[in-house]
Amino acid sequence: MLVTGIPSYWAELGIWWLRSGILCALVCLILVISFVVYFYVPCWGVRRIPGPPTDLIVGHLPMLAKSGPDIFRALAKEYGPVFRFHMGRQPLVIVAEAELCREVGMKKFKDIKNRSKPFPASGSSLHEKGLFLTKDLRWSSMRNAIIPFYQPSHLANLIPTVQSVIESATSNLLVDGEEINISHFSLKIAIDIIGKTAFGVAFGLTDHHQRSSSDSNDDEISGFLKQHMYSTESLKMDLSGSLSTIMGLLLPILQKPCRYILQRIPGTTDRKMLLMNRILSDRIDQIVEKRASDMNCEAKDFLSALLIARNSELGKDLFTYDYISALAYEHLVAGTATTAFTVSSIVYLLCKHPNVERKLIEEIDRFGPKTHSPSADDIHSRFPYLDQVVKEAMRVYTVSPLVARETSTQVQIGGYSLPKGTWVWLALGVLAKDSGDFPDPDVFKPERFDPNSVEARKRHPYAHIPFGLGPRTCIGQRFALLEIKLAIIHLYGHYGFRLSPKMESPPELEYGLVLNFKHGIKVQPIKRS
Ligand code: HEM
Repeated sequence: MLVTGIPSYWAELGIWWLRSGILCALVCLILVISFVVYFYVPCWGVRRIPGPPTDLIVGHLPMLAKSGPDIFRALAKEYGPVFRFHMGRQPLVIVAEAELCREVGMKKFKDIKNRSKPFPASGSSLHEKGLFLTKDLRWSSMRNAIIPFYQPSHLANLIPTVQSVIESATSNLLVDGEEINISHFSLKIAIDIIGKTAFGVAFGLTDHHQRSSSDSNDDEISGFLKQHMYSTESLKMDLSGSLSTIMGLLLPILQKPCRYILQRIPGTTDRKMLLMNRILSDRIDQIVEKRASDMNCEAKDFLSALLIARNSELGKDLFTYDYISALAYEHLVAGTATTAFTVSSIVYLLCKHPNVERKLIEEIDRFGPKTHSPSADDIHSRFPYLDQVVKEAMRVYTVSPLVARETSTQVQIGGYSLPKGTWVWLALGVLAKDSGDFPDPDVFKPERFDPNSVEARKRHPYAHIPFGLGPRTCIGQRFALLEIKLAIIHLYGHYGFRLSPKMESPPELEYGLVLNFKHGIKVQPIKRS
């Protein structure tokens, strides 16, 4: 028995090993197949669209991290006006031609009216309940209700407020010959303008006297703004954000649990973001509550307009306090870094092109004495060259190089059938550098926007769309242009600017929610006599 028992023991052990091995191999196979299916399912519907070879898991993110948004220009050249780009696991269909952008943004708007949610913003109510990310009926009802606030008649009333912030910043923060980072300077102006026009609050960043009076309000405000800056800067699009954001790009299924765990671990970026967002939300809620309790119907700021709209039958359901807070906060996110970047890019380009600066200053001087502030009509009719300079600067440095949209049903674009839920992103930055519409696209030449020039007349009407297009276009466009033009008129009425020797050339760019100069633009203001 003993003699025959040994081989049967080994045989049984062998069978057990074999079975376990097969089971392990099967589990591994299932895991590998699920993994591959999980990664390839989103790509399946758009597999026919051309694009560069994709790295598993990270997709094309390393390209974006290395080259910034310029990579889309190179890819459009290689793969054509509709191509695939993988943000980690998520494929984007990039549309990089004016006529096709018109198709997405206007002709087929009803099928592509929502935005895909960028991973960094997901999970934050403050970011999700603004106009930018709300969807369908809620979006259109909110947009219709607040659009009157951005009409020319209302904006004209805001000019004195905007002008006073710009004047205060120029007289308090600029010193003849003393180097200044104009990016920080214009961000302070933009934040103070939004403070007054959106919240009815004086942040006081451009007002020396108020800041040196060191009342407790001062610390409150700077704390609030620090949190705002932190919250915005943490929203990175490449691989440099928080761990849960990176997870959202690579393995979205694990983003929520990963964020839940990381938010409980001291020292992690996710925890810091959670705490900052919580404090920020509380502060904004306090501002909203305070304004609601001492409502002044005469006030012209955006927050008052929302609180008044809340009194209507429709407004009660639409503008609950969480949405009001998000909409007001959205102004700080959407309306500060964008305008500040544009003002500093204009100053930079004028430093590089003294002949353009001279021509612009001549136009400003022709308007009248420095103390004479332009009205909305003056800005429209008396500064045609300024208009060209602003447009050209926004073309050279497109602050939002990509605009996010998402299909809500199957739709045909550029000969490709895109299934429901496809992320379609418009590459405004690529359009702006198309040599067909803008010959010598890398040259700064404001005259190309002279409406009588051959170049302007030949151009596609949607080639230059830095504010997007169609019913979902930037709601703050008129306000932004008003602010940028008033700032440039006032600055160049009083100063000329020279680049600091410390300024790198070309300026380094970074890409967060919008484009930014990594180290800012350092200049010396020279007082004009
Ligand atoms: C230079 C300044 C600015 C630029 C270049 C800019 C650019 C843009 C772009 C490209 C979009 C997406 C449009 C689309 O999908 O077609 C957008 C949307 C938006 N912008 Fe601006 N923006 C600027 C300033 C502002 C300001 C000052 C505000 C607010 C006061 C603002 C508020 C918004 C909002 C709320 C949206 C979302 C609109 C919606 O989804 O209905 N922006 N902006």
